[in-house]
Amino acid sequence: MRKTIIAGNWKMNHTGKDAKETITGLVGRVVQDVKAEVVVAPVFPYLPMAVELTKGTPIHVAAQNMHWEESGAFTGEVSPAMLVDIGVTHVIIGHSERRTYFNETDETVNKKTKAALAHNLTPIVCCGETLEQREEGIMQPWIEGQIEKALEGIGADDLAKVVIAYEPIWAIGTGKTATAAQAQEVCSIIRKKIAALYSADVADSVSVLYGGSVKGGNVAELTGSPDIDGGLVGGASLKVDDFMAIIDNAVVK
Ligand SMILES: O=C(CO)COP(=O)(O)O
Repeated sequence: MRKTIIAGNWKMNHTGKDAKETITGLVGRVVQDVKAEVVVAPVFPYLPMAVELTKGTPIHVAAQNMHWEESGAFTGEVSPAMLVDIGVTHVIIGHSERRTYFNETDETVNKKTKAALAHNLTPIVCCGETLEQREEGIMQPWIEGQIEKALEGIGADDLAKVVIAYEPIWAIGTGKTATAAQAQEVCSIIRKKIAALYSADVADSVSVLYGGSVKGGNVAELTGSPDIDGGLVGGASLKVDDFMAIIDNAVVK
């Protein structure tokens, strides 16, 4: 059965003191038998601290990005082995902000997803359409194309370890949440695409998250939808109370 996952993407927020306070606050409040898998993704410099503070707790630590190569002349980059070495277990790949501001492409997303799997890191692979694409009526082929290209060459056994996050670009940081019906529609499109590429069983084992203005007040309706298995949370993951409200109200199916 697939997992429900609540992952907090801090983006480029929180310096050391705030990062420490936030993680310590979560550690004090996320109960040992929490039903959802809880993940936090601070910026690179605080990953070791996050790993240290969450040891022995149910909270997992994710990086927000990585390179696909093992090592070498790639100034400013971090490799999968380095993340594993410090105890990171998850990695966000292909967030729309990375695609928009840092020229990530479906091809690099595919390389990073394969590299994450090769290192036993759980890749949280992001996809999503712009408002223009939605209004033009090309949302479905766009999403299906992103999924197909992200997963190209990845075997069925590995796919069960992949997490997909649907984040409509128009709902990120805008306060505009996709309605549960809109989010469910696209998460179902994603699952059907995976079923077509692999099998219904494989598709059923993949967690598909929704991201875009997720809050304590809307997470129950979103995660209550049949194909939405959790949330990738930006702004509301920065404050302990807000993130806890999401963890506590998420529906674990
Ligand atoms: O981009 C997001 C998470 O990766 C969503 O951000 P917000 O929750 O701030 O809309």
